[in-house]
Order: sequence, then C-alpha cells, then structure tokens
Amino acid sequence: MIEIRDVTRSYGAFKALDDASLAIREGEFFSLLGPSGCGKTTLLRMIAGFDQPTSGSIAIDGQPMDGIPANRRPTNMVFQSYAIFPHLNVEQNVAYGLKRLRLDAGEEKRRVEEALEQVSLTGLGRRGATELSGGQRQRVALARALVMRPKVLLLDEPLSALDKKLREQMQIELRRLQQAVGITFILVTHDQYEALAMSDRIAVMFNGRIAQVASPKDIYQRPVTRQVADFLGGMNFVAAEIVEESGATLTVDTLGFGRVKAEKPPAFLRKGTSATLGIRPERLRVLWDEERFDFEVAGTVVERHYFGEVTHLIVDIPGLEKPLSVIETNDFGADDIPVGAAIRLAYDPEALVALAD
Ligand SMILES: Nc1ncnc2c1ncn2[C@@H]1O[C@H](COP(=O)(O)OP(=O)(O)OP(=O)(O)O)[C@@H](O)[C@H]1O
Repeated sequence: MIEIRDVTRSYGAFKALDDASLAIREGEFFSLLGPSGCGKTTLLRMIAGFDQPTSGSIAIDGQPMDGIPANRRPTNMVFQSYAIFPHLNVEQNVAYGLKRLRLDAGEEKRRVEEALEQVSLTGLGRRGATELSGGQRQRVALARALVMRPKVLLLDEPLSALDKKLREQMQIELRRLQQAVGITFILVTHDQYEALAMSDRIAVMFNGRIAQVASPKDIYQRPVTRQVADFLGGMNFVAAEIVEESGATLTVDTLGFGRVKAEKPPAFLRKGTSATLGIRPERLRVLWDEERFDFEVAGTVVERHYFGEVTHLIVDIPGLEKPLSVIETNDFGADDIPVGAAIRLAYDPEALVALAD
C-alpha cells in the first residue's frame, strides 16, 4: 500500500532520515515510534507530501508520489495541535474540506453526519468549537480528516495534549475507529504504551534509522537490539559470551544464569564474541519455600517498591554486574518479602533474548 524505499532527508550534512525502507499494508494500524528527534515526523510529512525526500522514493497504492502535492494525495493528516476553527461550529469545521469538492447539500450533510457518528459526536454538530473539551476537539479534528475519506490517515501525536485517563480512553477509541472504517492509519508517537496498545505493527526509530519493524508482541518480547529493548519498558541486561551457534539458536555463557540457549537475533552475532541477554522483569518469578523449577537463579533482595497490584524487587545475583529487576504480582505476598531475604527466581529460558549491541 505504502512503499518507502531508501528514503533519506538531509538538512545540510545532517540526516533527519537516513536510508529508511518500509512497506505499510492496506488497512493496517502502523506506528512510527521513537524518541524525540528520531525522524518520525519527518517521515510522516514526506508521506503526506508536506516535505520531499532528498533521495529515495515513496509510492502509495503503486503510484509514485514524486512531485504530487499534499492535496492530491490519498492521505489526510491529523495534527498534535488540532487546529480547528474557533469561529465555526462543529459541523462547519468538519465540512470545511468538503467545500472544494462541491457536493450537493444533501450529500455534504450526510458525509458530515457520518463522520460525526464515527467519532461519537452525533448531536453536537451545532456546538461552537470553543465549547468543547480537549477530547471532543480532538474528535472534531479526526472527523474533519475522515470526512474526506482518505485511503490513509496520518496522525502526528494526536493524543499528546490530552491527560492520561482521556488519552487511554482515546487510544481504545482510535483503535476501534480504525477497525470500523478499515483504512490505513499511520501514527507517530514517542509513547511506547500507546504504540503497543494500538498498532498492528510498529517501526522503532533512532537517529533517523529504522531499528526494527514488527508486531507489538514481537517488538516487546523479541527486540533485536539493546536500544529497542530499553526503549520499550524495563529490561534486565546480562553480559554473555557466545560459545555455540546452531541455526537460529545460540548457546551462551553468563555468570549469573550459567550456560543458556537463546534465540539468535537477525544479523551479526558470532561465536566467540560477546552479546547481551535480556529478560523482562515480569518474566522472573519468585519461588516459594520448597517450590523447584528447572531454571532458577538465587540472590538477595536489596530493594522493594510497592505499586499496589505489583511489587518491584531489586535482587542482587552473585556474578551479575547489575542486580535484577523483578516485577511480581501481589496475590502471593511478594509485597511481604523483606529487604535482605534470600530468594530464588524462576525463569523460562524462552524469555531470554539475545540482543545485538
Ligand atoms: N527544517 C529543518 N531544518 C533542520 N533540521 C530539521 C528540520 N526539521 C527537522 N529537523 C531535524 O530533524 C530531526 C528529526 O526531526 P523530526 O521532527 O522528524 O523528529 P521526531 O522524531 O518527529 O521528533 P519529535 O517527537 O520531537 O517531533 C531533528 O533532529 C530535527 O531537529
């Protein structure tokens, strides 16, 4: 649907986007995720036609977009600062872009009503734009884009101005909306939870480069580099030495976990070189009393932090440079484990991922 091929955008010697290639599928909810300045808005603006690649090409629906201005592309953009017109009411705001299509009055009205219904604003059409909450204003901005029936809706941090609770509610609504209208959504965000919660697939970006493209689950559970792992929530890193490589499996030696097997990430990990293993804090489980597990590490609790439904334990493991971070639910009393306690932790070897540095 959208083919981005070897796209670079330079400002002088600086590359805001550096040789990015990406294929976004039709009907997909796709997110561009990364820290501030990584180039995600630059890429979105080039898809929209507000900016041109220095080199490389973008095609939408098989059509090369070189030289095609924004208003002739099958895309529509919703901005972070949802600039709706304060002197117009909701209906007029939504109908604004339709004017140049010169539809007859009945058809225009139908399309506006349909768009308002899609964003759950039915009945608020006559409301003044200034008489709306932040969430409602964001919906007007969405309706205004949807009413144009784009093939691709581009969203540049559309929820970042909303408070946390409303943002979470809008995330669910946006996802529902995308599934209902069935068009391709491309979202720019620096919020990993937002990307995980809404997307079919995510591209994680750093310094103008795409580091990984995968489903939320794969990005979270199978990050390919340390940087991706770190950006998407907590991760324990354990230094490892690669002793054997067979197909997709690596055998590595670690000080804390001993010799373990881990799935090989794509590219450049060779026998004899060092690597990093990663394991998420929630994939470590406290073993109680006589409970035994095939895969255990033993250590001492050095810190305990209570978070209501979970407790966060920091556990010092002999041989490990850094203590492990463990997140345990409180249903079995993890919140009662005292600092200084000797504990054992179970882990599933499948939860250990080998990461490229
Ligand atoms: N017109 C410009 N001239 C020079 N540098 C620019 C220009 N526009 C963007 N940049 C630089 O390109 C890099 C990428 O910017 P971009 O806006 O794409 O980042 P981003 O990932 O969207 O970040 P944010 O989340 O902060 O919006 C930044 O370092 C930015 O300073």
